[in-house]
Amino acid sequence: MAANKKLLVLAGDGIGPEVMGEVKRVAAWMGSQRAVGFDIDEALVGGCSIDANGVPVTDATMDKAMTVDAVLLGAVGGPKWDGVDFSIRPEAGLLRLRKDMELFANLRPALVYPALADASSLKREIVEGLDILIVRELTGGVYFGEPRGITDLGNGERRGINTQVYTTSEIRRVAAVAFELARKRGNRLCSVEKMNVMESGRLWREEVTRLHQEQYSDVQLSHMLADNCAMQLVRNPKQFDVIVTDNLFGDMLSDEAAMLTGSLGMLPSASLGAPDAAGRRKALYEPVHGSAPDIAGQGKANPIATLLSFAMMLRYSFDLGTEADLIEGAVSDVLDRGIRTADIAGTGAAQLVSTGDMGTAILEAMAQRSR
Ligand SMILES: NC(=O)c1ccc[n+]([C@@H]2O[C@H](COP(=O)([O-])OP(=O)(O)OC[C@H]3O[C@@H](n4cnc5c(N)ncnc54)[C@H](O)[C@@H]3O)[C@@H](O)[C@H]2O)c1
Ligand SMILES: CC(C)[C@H](C(=O)O)[C@@H](O)C(=O)O
Ligand SMILES: [Mg+2]
Repeated sequence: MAANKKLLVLAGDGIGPEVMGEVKRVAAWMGSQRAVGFDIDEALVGGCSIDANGVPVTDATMDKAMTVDAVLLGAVGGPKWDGVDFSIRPEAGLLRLRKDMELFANLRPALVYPALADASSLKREIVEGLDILIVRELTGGVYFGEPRGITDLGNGERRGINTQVYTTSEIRRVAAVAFELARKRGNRLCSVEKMNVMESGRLWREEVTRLHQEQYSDVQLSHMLADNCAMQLVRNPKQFDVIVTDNLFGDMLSDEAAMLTGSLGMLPSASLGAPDAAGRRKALYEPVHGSAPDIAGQGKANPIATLLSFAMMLRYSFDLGTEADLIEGAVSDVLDRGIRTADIAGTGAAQLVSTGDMGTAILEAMAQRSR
């Protein structure tokens, strides 16, 4: 039997521990029923780490994240920590993980499950059959650019500064990931920036175009300004296959894409680094949603985004496509039966369930499928 995979679970704040609880059940099931074993270590990130350690992620947790086979994260943040110093806010823990692990490519697939075509706030015909992938640059841009900060101008005014910065290599490495993924899907890539306003957007378009000519001319490449892309995503989202964009535009466009699928509670993500000499990538898997303070502690959270993130881990970090298919298929079965958490209740809900009951229904469907 293969050695157990080493995972670091960082459940975080708010609904993070609730949705991660369902992932732990699925991981245990995989060990007992499919001989895919996991050694799970757990640590704190975000507000809970601030409470316990005074920082949103400790050096010891960072060391663990650097050495495991994959990291799973729930969500960080919440109003309880609104008053902490900006440098140690909960979100800074997640940003440090992404930056120090060099997870530059964030894959955010938005897929409309057939049973949920009516759960979207858009019309069925607009979203039915949708299957797009947003590749978001994750370690650069305005999230990390220098200079940054708030300065006192001394005349009663203050100035807040963030800097949008991209280099050639940062653009090319994430674009290469997107081109490769497009080749495995519909072979179409749309690169999104604002080259009409920003020099960094101009460089982005030039570098993506150059890389296309050099190495990926078989892929159909198009370019779009980010504001237009936001509009096109709700006008006609099925025109897209793979979208590649920067850190901030990717953050916003992926929340928008989530609503095409019915709920933010449906969107998983994989954050990947470059492969090492042995072909292994550092990786962190997390739902696109946050800690949802408005529903935390009530058993209302949809665990599907986090379970699908676990499925992405099986596929991308461990090449366990069959096991990933099993989870994704079970999610589809459960939705077909009309089992819904409140966020995806829509019009087709036959049974409104809690976080835990959704997990149980998915586990049962996995068991049925593997019989
Ligand atoms: N990756 C992360 O850890 C992450 C991502 C986004 C936001 N955040 C943080 O989360 C906190 C809250 O942010 P927000 O309210 O803007 O965004 P959010 O994603 O937490 O919630 C937005 C809305 O979506 C709903 N929602 C989100 N996930 C859901 C789920 N699984 N099931 C059902 N409904 C769900 C919430 O109830 C809320 O109404 C902030 O501190 C923010 O920084 C963290
Ligand atoms: C919590 C926050 C730092 C994060 C981001 O902006 O990247 C979140 O919104 C996301 O989409 O993962
Ligand atoms: Mg976001």
